[in-house]
Amino acid sequence: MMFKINNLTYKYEKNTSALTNINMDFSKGDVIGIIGSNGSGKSTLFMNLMGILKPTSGEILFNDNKLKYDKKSLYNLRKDVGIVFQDPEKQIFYSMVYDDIAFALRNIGVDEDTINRKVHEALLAVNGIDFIKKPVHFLSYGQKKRIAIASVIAMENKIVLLDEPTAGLDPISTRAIVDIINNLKNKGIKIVISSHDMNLMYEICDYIYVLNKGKIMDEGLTENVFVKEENIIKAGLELPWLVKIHKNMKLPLFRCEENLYEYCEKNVLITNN
Ligand SMILES: Nc1ncnc2c1ncn2[C@@H]1O[C@H](COP(=O)(O)OP(=O)(O)OP(=O)(O)O)[C@@H](O)[C@H]1O
Repeated sequence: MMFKINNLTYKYEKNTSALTNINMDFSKGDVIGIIGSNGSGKSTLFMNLMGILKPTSGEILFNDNKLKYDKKSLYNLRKDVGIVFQDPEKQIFYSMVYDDIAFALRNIGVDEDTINRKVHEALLAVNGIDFIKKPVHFLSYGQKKRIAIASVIAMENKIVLLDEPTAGLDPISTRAIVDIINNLKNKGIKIVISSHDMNLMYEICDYIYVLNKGKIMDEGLTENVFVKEENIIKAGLELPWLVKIHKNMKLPLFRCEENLYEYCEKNVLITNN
């Protein structure tokens, strides 16, 4: 189950490209990160992958087949590929939380008992079981976002695209999203994620594409991409704090907070008082 993008260019208007000559291969990692400043083309890329937008030129291959845009092909694509849009309002169609999550499952003919179980499981996973009987418009932005993520979890897609999944979420909900992403990854689900939170991206992604004004400015394994400070700054982004510590304090490069503490304890940089 894989996307490959060859020379994708997308133009909303005649003379300006939102994406220019993009080449990507999502077999390069389990959790693929797309980073770039506002307007760099991340959402446009996701909409091309979902078949919502059609490339102006170039091609998108899914399982070695060129994406097709008739109803049946898109229906099949969306059984395998789920998306959580940046704006949860774009994603929520039904007035009741339960029906909203159940909708896509009903659409593919899942029986009501199974739907009931999946809706419960998905809401538990996003820490939102209390919302199950609520009308969607009673919920806050962050709560709606969690419902949108629950819908994708319930669908058990093979690839999940997450466009800014933690924007507007409080720290507890953000941690919950990290756990969800790790759970999906452990189930063998491929994640493609965009976020402005470089600490989050550094923690969860294993392969990164850097977008700048619609072009790929750099790509590579997460730790290799994030140590190139000049590139990251040029792309309008900032270094993750663990990379800053590595650069400014001449400490080794740690991939997670715990490793830093272990190192400090071993090297008696932390005293027990
Ligand atoms: N509907 C549209 N019509 C015309 N231009 C658009 C449209 N949507 C986006 N663009 C332009 O395409 C470019 C890429 O936008 P896109 O939304 O993909 O960026 P992004 O990286 O997702 O940004 P953000 O971080 O702000 O979400 C921008 O220059 C934007 O102005």
